[in-house]
Amino acid sequence: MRQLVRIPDFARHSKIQRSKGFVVMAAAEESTQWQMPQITKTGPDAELGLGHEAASLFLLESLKAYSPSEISLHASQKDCWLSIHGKVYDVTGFMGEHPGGEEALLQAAAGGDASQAFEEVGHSSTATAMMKDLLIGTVEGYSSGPPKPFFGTILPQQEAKTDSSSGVSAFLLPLLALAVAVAAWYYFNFLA
Ligand code: HEM
Repeated sequence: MRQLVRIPDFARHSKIQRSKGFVVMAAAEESTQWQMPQITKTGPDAELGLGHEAASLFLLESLKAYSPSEISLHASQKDCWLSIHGKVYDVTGFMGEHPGGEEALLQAAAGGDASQAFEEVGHSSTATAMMKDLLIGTVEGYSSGPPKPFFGTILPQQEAKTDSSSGVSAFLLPLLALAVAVAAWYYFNFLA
């Protein structure tokens, strides 16, 4: 069974270095049974054993976060960055090798977020695998998934709850009024 590594523990037991824009991970000699992922290879394509998910999360967190405006400054042939699904890729050295040509990458860089352009081409798993070597950072403030509901929004479950509780009060109120009427009638007829 796979076990997750607690990130702070992993941080304490490992050494992270930056080299040529890549994050190089070096495993410490010290290792406890479940806390330490087995890193069989260092470098951007490090092979991780136990705790793979947490370790790669840590790897991602250790990458620098760039603001979209900072990323947009790197959109030339000599210095080209792409932001795809919240990650930043330095494709400068890859432009000459890109099967889709330099121009496609330059245009994508100039257009801001290149996620849609990248997906529309229908890149293969080979292309996705190549991206790991080009990864240099994350996009600041990027959030995937559906937008969170803002304060005050009534969720469908809450709406349903409100409806059913108002149904109960609609039944109880006349009953209460009837009880008060009976009590008043009894008081005036027998006690007053
Ligand atoms: C880091 C980012 C990227 C990598 C590593 C990459 C890699 C590749 C690779 C390996 C191929 C060959 C086909 C395949 O294996 O899918 C390819 C084709 C192509 N790519 Fe990219 N690509 C990247 C980003 C982009 C972006 C942002 C665009 C923008 C439109 C783009 C446009 C194309 C086009 C037009 C082709 C040719 C498709 C064809 O002729 O069938 N690529 N890319």
